[in-house]
Amino acid sequence: MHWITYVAAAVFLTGWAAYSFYAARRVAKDRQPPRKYLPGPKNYPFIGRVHDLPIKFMWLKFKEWADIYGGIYYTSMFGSEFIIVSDEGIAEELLVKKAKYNSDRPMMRSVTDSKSSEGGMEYLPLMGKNQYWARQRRFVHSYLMEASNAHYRGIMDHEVKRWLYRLAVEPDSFMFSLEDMASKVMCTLTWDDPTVSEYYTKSAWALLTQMSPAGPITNLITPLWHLPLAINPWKKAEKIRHDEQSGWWMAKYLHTRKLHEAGLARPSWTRQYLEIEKRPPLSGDKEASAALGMIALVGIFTVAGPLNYFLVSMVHHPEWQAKCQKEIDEACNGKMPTLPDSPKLPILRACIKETMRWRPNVPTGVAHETEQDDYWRGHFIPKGARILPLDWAFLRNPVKYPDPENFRPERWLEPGWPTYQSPLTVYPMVKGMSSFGYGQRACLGQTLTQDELLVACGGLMWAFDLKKKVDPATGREIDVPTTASNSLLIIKPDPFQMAFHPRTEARRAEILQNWKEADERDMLERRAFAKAAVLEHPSLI
Ligand code: HEM
Repeated sequence: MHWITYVAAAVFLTGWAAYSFYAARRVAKDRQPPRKYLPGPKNYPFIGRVHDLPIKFMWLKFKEWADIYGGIYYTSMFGSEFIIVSDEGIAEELLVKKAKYNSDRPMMRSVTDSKSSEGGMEYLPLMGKNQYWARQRRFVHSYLMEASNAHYRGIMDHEVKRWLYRLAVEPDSFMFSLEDMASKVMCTLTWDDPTVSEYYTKSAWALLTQMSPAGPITNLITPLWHLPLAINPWKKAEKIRHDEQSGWWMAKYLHTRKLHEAGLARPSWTRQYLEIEKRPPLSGDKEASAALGMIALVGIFTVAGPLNYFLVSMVHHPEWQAKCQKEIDEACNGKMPTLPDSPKLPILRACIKETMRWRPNVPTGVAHETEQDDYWRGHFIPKGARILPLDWAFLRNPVKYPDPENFRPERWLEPGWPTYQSPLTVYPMVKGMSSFGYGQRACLGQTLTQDELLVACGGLMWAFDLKKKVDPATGREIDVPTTASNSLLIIKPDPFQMAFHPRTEARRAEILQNWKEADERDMLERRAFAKAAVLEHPSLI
């Protein structure tokens, strides 16, 4: 046969195969029932529901719609599609059972390479479901577990003692010292350097603001992000923020390496990493400095949220304060509680957990992005949609949490409440709460949060009676608001005033003495370590 005949036959067969495939698909499509869509408020072309979705307290509007449209509904904003889930069972179905393709993250437009799709490798919680996320998640998980097994080397006890001392001597700056305590814990664990806590807290808030819908306008009106740099204030500001933060991470990392090489680095996560640098689980210095910096960063504003709200709930509920204090005094023989006391402190644990239920600090939940088209009970869920597990609504489900608007720690302590679990030596525990998210993206800091809250809130109850402050001019108590907060992704109460009365004069003396001893011991330990290093390496002198 002539070669032209072969070519003609091949063209004919390919065309015929393509036509048959197309025709078969059309027939299959025609036979499909029409798509069922999720309920939801009417969405207008392009803008969706931007006009009536407030930036402030967005979770309240989402909950309002949930009460109308049910446990799962659809809405959109400027082309971004949202599936709002307010039923915990549905969240489990979509984010745990279907985690395989519902565990990506949406792009945070105003954060530089938030998903690490361009190889940034910087923000684990924001990363897309890529190779960097997989290895950094394993890395962070193992470091947090080891630190917990080692009881965080006493760092939490040490920093809580410092905090109680600061509350006793300068009570009015309690919101600063509270956050600074959480920051010092993380900076010590990461670099053995509590002195950088204040700077780092600011850096942490800058990132949180940058990634929140209530942050730069470019998070909502995303096309603005693409304006040329010369006339784009948002991009310029983000470049400064990003470069400063990643430069600082690298500087801390390299400084610790220098100390380590000189034998002068005490234990920290960074030293732990440097010890295995020759067979690293990460790709090198850049990734390591960012992954370590990120663990430290996340642990600041997250833990500070429930701590702030614990103050609010206790000021409003002196009866529960008294119960916590009695429990601690009896179980700890008058000493400040530490982690091993936890099984003996169910009332304290119930008050902490109820605080997190009553005033969740990630009320909208953190979005997962879908990686393929899917159906939920016949309703279409498009690829690229953001599934929002609405924690505010989960924790206000009146069937699981009767009397949801009120602070009722007894729901965790008394049989008969739907959430009661025994034994009380173990339950209630905050680990596993819906607030920590779902499936493959579930929070890695649950144990650290639980432990730090126990030591910090236990210390507070041991040390102080928490009260409303009295206005000296009017003699009236100053109100402590229960709902005023910012509207970032992770929230905290707006600044408020309150009073910290040491429970007795003797307790005040003990608070001061505890810190004096801890501070001296810490200085001695640091000096002894440096001395031993010099003896081992005389060249250091
Ligand atoms: C009250 C305290 C905290 C709350 C409420 C909280 C909540 C959350 C939530 C909702 C997520 C997203 C889960 C999801 O997408 O389904 C998350 C992720 C994460 N959290 Fe936490 N968190 C807290 C404390 C911490 C702490 C103390 C650390 C570490 C020191 C931490 C580290 C992380 C990390 C690394 C991720 C990212 C996981 C991933 O994307 O794979 N968290 N957290």
